[in-house]
Amino acid sequence: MASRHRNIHIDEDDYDDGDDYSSSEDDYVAGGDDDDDVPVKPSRPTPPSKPPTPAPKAPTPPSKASTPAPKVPTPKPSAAKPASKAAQTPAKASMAPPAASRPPSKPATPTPAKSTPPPASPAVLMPPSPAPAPAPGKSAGLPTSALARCSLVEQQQHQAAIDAGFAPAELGTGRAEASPDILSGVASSPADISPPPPPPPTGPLKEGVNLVIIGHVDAGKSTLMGHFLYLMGQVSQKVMHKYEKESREMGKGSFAYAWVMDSHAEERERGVTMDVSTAFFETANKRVTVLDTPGHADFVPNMISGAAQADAAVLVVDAVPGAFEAGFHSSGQTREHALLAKGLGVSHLLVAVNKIDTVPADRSEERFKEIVTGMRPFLTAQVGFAPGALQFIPVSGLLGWNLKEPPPRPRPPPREEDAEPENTIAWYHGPTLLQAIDTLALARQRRVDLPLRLSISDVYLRPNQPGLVVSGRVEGGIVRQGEQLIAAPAGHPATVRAIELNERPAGMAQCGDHVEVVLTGIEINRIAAGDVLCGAGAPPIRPVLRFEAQILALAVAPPLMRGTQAVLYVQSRTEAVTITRLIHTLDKQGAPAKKNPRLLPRGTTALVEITARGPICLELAAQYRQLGRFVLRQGGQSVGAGIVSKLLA
Ligand SMILES: Nc1nc2c(ncn2[C@@H]2O[C@H](COP(=O)(O)OP(=O)(O)OP(=O)(O)O)[C@@H](O)[C@H]2O)c(=O)[nH]1
Repeated sequence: MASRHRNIHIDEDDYDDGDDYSSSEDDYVAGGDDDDDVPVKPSRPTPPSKPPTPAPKAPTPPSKASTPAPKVPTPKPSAAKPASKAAQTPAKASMAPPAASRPPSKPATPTPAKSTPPPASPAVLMPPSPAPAPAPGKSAGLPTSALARCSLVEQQQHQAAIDAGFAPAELGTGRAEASPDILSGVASSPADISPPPPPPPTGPLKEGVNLVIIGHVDAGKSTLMGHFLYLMGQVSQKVMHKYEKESREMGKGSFAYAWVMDSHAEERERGVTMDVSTAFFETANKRVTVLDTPGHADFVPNMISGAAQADAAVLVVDAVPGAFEAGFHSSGQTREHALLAKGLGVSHLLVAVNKIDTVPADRSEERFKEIVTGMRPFLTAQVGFAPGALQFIPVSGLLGWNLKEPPPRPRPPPREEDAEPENTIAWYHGPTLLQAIDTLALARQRRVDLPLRLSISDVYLRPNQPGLVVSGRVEGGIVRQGEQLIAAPAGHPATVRAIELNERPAGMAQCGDHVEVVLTGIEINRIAAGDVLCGAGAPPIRPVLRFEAQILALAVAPPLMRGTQAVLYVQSRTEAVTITRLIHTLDKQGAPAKKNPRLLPRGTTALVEITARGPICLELAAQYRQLGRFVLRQGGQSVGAGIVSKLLA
């Protein structure tokens, strides 16, 4: 099933509507033990890419109660064929199921119970608690302190930031975690190199889309995507039955589809997504990498890392009366996720109006329209999505309505026990989610002309395979098999042994692709999530300490001002920063307005100078779109989102 990457989590707070500051931009094997007939990605015995996660600070999200659920039909075999690699191979190693197949980069680190208040001490510096025993085929995770594997400079920066009052949870080292075993020599060396994998298949590649699933807690994101993957043949019937049985035994029967995405034991027990999981499917015209993100406010940083890699988003909202309103309230994550996604470069939004099965047939159209009418002005005028880049679809993730196909037309049931849940959306004749994804007109510029930049979201080893694997996104240029690379900012060299594009070997990958690259000649402790790979022969990225950026102020109180300290999130990297100059505000047209303002009230757009505590790999947003987009957070709140306009020093 879905694989994982980093996991960080801190508190969140609310803020209100933003401004159109960016509208110019157009562990194991999660499937469980039985996933032998699931398309499974090679399992990653590797460490989380982030340090142990401290407890969230916010009051805990309660374990979820199920939404009033109608009778859930027993999963039927999908009309679609099982995914190519799915039901065919008993070996996990070459498969790629959604949630189940790879160890999350962090899953083995037991995430503190959401109800537990955070430790006052810098939890990130403490050794993680003992990892739970891994299920067969799952990674046991890492017993080693994250900081122990950081460079001295990183440790100093980290400590300095903590001394300066930053929550440790917000200060990711970006350093991939590695177990002592891994560090003691399993990492790649030229001598380990076995014959390279078979050549990539020929034929034109479909357009790649990185699709992030976002929305308020409990809106049904994981259920929707898990069911979608099942219907797309990416999860076998056998595995689905297993999840149904096990989730029922745990008293969480309504979460069976969510288990496809939520692979970590704690997520399943609590019914709460904590980490980002990735999965893959193909439509007629697209290769889609899905990034399912957590909805709870404590885990917004994880959502940011998923959204930072995405081109398009599915924003899931809950149609249940009262639930939509709670998510769309100023303190809900519906608004915040939409703002952050747009700020991080997501250009297209599909709003899935979920749980529509719970609204009676005679009120469902009215409810759907009410939600569309409530959200559209916010998403266009305030967040900045182009009207043509926005679609609303009524769905039921639980029942599968309008995911791959519309719900069955109403018909009299032959027997009470065979009755299908009533189709309450017979009035809807628009596209299904699948059709909407397949026809996304991203109109992206693939900047293959630029020097290579591949931002790394995860680093891990595969058992019995030479080299280490980095996953991430090509932000610009092209990466080719056999190429010599440099991992910035440290500058360690590496060689591309193999490239995998949506689980298939590929000779190259280009700007916009979400890839897995097998590297040799570099040890795992030399490279980390948040690093950027550049071509050895081309101009490398220049880590900077100071830069100018156009930011949208989101802070409620106190407002942003000179001297405001925050944590900057760019791709999978975090760094402590200070706003060192407020140069001028910008008007609605983006022209300079007030010079040297003293404060930036919420909703203000301004040009500012930012100084980082440590060197950070950034690029101009105009060139490398997502390497120049960032979010600023402070004390668990998103206080700003911005785009880099000038690199200074
Ligand atoms: N009736 C009904 N219930 C649903 C539907 N989709 C999800 N649910 C239920 O809503 C609850 C939460 O679902 P999840 O998929 O875990 O929600 P989520 O948005 O992924 O949660 P987080 O990632 O933790 O924010 C579960 O009990 C689901 O069964 C739906 O379409 N109809």
